[in-house]
Amino acid sequence: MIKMVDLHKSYRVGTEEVKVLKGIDLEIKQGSMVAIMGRSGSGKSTLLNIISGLEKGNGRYTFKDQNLSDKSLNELADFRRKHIGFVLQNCAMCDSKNVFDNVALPLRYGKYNEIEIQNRVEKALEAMELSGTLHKTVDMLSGGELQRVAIARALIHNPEVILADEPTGSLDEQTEQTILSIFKQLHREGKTIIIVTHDRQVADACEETFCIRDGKIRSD
Ligand SMILES: Nc1ncnc2c1ncn2[C@@H]1O[C@H](COP(=O)(O)OP(=O)(O)OP(=O)(O)O)[C@@H](O)[C@H]1O
Repeated sequence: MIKMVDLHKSYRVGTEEVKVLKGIDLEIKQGSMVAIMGRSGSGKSTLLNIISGLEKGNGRYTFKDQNLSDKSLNELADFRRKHIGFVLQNCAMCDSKNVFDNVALPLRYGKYNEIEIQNRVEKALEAMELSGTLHKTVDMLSGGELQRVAIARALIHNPEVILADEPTGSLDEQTEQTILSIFKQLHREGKTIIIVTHDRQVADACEETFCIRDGKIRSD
């Protein structure tokens, strides 16, 4: 489903070019659940951003035989809205808005009417056992609740692929297990799940682990 061949990514910092990804070869099958590991600064988030189309790399990137390498960032934004759900490290929630509005956000960029939005958001929150939080502002939620809101929001437009950047990073053991079991359930339902993690237990719950070392993928 996702295939990268000899993918490179550099950043310019002042006059210096910093090479982060130095020839990534990666294949992720549809419906699989995989982990991406690597030391801090090794390029995990960068890789996730390229998979989602938030950033562009140099090299070949295909998604279901669609060549994304030549697409503009605008075209990649369309691709992302259609196919990708992103669960971000810091949840990227708007603190002053309530749970409903945060989860509804991706739908407000689409062609959904208010009734459709309401139905979808209520269903998504119910699936995450969050119906009681609908009108709470997100700054009132626990870490685990917040992460489930982030997952509900990532799922709201029914994407095929879920990308999660350190989804259990700041959670206690029991909450981590709850979040992991949600990802496993989504995987059983056929979603492709890609999780960036430092946590061996999270990686062990996945079918395959890819490690980034020296800018390349090493299968674990
Ligand atoms: N927009 C940018 N401009 C310049 N350098 C960047 C940019 N984004 C990332 N980098 C650099 O690229 C390298 C890889 O960053 P990235 O966030 O992908 O690492 P990571 O493996 O996800 O790290 P962590 O585990 O600490 O989150 C780092 O050295 C970072 O400073």
